Amino acid sequence: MVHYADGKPLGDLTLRTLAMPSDANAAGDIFGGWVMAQMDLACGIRAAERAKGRVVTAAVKEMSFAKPMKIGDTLCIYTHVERVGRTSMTLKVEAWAQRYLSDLMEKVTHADFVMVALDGEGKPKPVPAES
Ligand SMILES: CC(=O)SCCNC(=O)CCNC(=O)[C@H](O)C(C)(C)COP(=O)(O)OP(=O)(O)OC[C@H]1O[C@@H](n2cnc3c(N)ncnc32)[C@H](O)[C@@H]1OP(=O)(O)O
Repeated sequence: MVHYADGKPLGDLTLRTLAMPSDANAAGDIFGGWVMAQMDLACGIRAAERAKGRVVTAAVKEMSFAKPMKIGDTLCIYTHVERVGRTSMTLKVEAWAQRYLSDLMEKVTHADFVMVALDGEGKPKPVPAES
């Protein structure tokens, strides 16, 4: 049973992975770019499911790094589809760290991602109605 230090995560758990030494700087802090890449992957999964097809990242907005992520922490990415436009989807994304060998979960990063549904030629296409 995990203990959430910063309220409860928003959305669904979409991706979990382990922060390894190769993802860190010399001080043992995980690179922000690595966390962003995992958030992008999670958005790709969630948005493709919603769009029932290929998607691309159009924009990343208001990303804040609140707490450091350390080697050995488990990164847990939660996504929530906040808005569906014509061809775009806006996702609220939260990155939480389950601290190394503990049940403590802390929110480390959050951002809004805009994902766009694409057709086979890479052009924006309408997001289908939710089934
Ligand atoms: C550079 C890189 O490699 S980044 C890595 C991954 N990302 C990419 O490669 C994306 C590169 N960009 C693109 O392919 C294009 O700009 C696209 C597909 C995102 C958008 O194509 P456009 O021809 O500009 O399409 P269009 O103007 O119709 O916009 C499509 C939708 O995206 C939204 N959108 C596009 N850019 C943004 C933005 N910067 N912020 C918010 N929404 C945006 C539009 O509002 C529109 O939404 P809607 O249909 O729900 O109203």
